[in-house]
Amino acid sequence: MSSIKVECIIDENCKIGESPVWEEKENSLLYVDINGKKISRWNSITKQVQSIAVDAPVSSVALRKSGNYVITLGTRFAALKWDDQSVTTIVQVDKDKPNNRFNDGKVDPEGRYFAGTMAEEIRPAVLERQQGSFYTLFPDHSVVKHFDQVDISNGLDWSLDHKTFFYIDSLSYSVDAFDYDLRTGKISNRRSVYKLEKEESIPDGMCIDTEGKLWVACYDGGRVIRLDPETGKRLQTVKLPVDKTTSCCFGGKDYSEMYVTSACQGMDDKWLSRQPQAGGIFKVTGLGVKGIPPYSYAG
Ligand SMILES: O=C(O)[C@H](O)[C@@H](O)[C@H](O)[C@H](O)CO
Ligand SMILES: [Zn+2]
Repeated sequence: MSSIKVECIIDENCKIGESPVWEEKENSLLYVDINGKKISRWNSITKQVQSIAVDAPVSSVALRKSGNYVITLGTRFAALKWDDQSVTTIVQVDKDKPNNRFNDGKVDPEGRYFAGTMAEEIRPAVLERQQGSFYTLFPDHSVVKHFDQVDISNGLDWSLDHKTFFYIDSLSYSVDAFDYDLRTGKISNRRSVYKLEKEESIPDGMCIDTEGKLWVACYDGGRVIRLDPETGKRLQTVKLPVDKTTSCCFGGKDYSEMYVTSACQGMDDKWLSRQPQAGGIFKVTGLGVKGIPPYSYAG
């Protein structure tokens, strides 16, 4: 039996830490603070964090094949150059919905950037319902809308054979699966593979491991859970010392470590004094399972 260790590696109070992504070439973890409006990069060797401030909520970051990064910023897909901190809009969505912003996003195995939108929250999980949509940015910079009526577009990933796409709309309290056509990027045949239990609270970010099992961060649940999407069973629960766990990814040597982001927005002083690491970034080791490298945007 491996012994699981959880440590806070970046002791900062992100308002909403999100979108952890391992960048092997830099030995670094990328992440965003959505309402803190910044993208950060933690170097695992020097332990230094570099951050870039932006002018709108930034909800996800992804690698780009040509180097540098792509981000979802407000309702825009944008390109980010680290060295000169320049941000260039690629395309805007939801132009008729000024109160919307993007939320979680990730790149598929063919280099397409998937991300969904939501209405701005009044407070955590309180917002105008069904305002969001789910989109793909293709490498040629065209955008396709897959569906609308989304409450809080959130975690996403693809099965190891690339035939299934997993997706979370947080307020459905469900982890869903779609058939995935890798050739076209189309999704179809939506169904639920896991319904969260009450104490697991709200499903947020998600990633897959090399055994094809899903890891889901539970917002207000203070945990990540490991699910078998074939059987619909929960296999494991890993608790963290903060309630607002938002997302997870694998990284580090051979992708054997898990990185978990968290939030502190919406916590009062009493709650914060009990959980001073709220908003920090955590590393989980000893899980005995590995992840897969992130894909890079091909455009
Ligand atoms: O982390 C995210 O994905 C959202 O941007 C957050 O706002 C939470 O998911 C939400 O508050 C949970 O309900
Ligand atoms: Zn999220």
